[in-house]
Amino acid sequence: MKVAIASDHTALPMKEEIKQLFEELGIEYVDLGADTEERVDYPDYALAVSEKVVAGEVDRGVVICGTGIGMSIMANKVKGIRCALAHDVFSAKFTRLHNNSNVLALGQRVIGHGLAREIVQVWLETEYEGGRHERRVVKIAEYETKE
Ligand SMILES: O=C(CO)[C@H](O)[C@H](O)[C@H](O)COP(=O)(O)O
Repeated sequence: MKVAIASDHTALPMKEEIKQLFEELGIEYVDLGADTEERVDYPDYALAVSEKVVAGEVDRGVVICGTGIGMSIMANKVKGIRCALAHDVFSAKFTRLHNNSNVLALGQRVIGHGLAREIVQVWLETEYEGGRHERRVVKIAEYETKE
């Protein structure tokens, strides 16, 4: 699996922590910034990750800002992205099982690094269940094809 990760200026420490987790798990990743604490705009980074996911250049994306909310709003504007803002392990697991989420949003200012690591690991390791959930995910995709 290959993952794209990005954060805004508020979330560099959590991005580094999650990159360390990727290394430990042997997961290939690409870091799309930000690289410094200079103020940047989270939509640019959410789009960078999301466009790589829909292009098939990576399998999944992780986006981190202060709350995770701005990143998740922007990512979910990209057709084909199902971004889940998850700050607990249960939600991280079930958004993979039921929603087949392909981008995970986290908030540096909301949870600690230890919990963020657990959330990312379960999100990466949980497979989509399909079955009855596919009908619902297809409805989301169908809506995206409307003008
Ligand atoms: O959480 C966020 C968006 O949902 C962002 O990370 C920031 O908290 C927000 O954009 C504030 O940025 P600031 O210019 O550093 O105040």
